[in-house]
Amino acid sequence: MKHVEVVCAVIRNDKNEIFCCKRGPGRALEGYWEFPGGKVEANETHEETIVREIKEELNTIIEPIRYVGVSNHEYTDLNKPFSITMYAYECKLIQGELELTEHTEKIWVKVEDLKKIDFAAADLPIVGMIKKDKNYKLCWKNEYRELKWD
Ligand SMILES: Nc1nc2c([nH]c(=O)n2[C@H]2C[C@H](O)[C@@H](COP(=O)(O)OP(=O)(O)OP(=O)(O)O)O2)c(=O)[nH]1
Repeated sequence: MKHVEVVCAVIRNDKNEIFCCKRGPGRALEGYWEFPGGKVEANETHEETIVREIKEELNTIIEPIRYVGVSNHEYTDLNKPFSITMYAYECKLIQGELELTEHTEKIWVKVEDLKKIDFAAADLPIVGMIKKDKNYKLCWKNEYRELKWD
């Protein structure tokens, strides 16, 4: 089964709401909600991946500030099954308005309401970690690489 390594951004506003967006047509898991992000490319650090993906997808500059956790999932019931390892980092907005260029919808969701959203299955453990605020580890700049394989 094909395996992908993905990094996603947990972006929080000052009302303790989390930014979520809906996957667009023609893509894997079309119509499901997700945390923005994408696949790690060769020789890229997680920090580089998340900064690049958020610039590409949302025309916005972010800075990863802490590691949230990792989720492993096998999408066995899709047309093209695959397995995923997805690392989530909480990120701070630096510049930009989170403009959609690939997704069809965006929404800010209160942490306590995240469970009501129809997330891609791999996201559910990350939702649980955000809700419990557990598994968070301080991850300032030079600690990223050491935490990469947690
Ligand atoms: N970005 C993101 N992808 C997720 C999440 N949950 C989840 O299962 N995925 C899956 C969907 C995709 O199969 C894969 C991410 O690939 P992608 O299509 O968003 O990333 P990409 O831009 O690097 O890919 P590509 O289409 O350019 O090849 O991970 C999530 O919360 N965020």
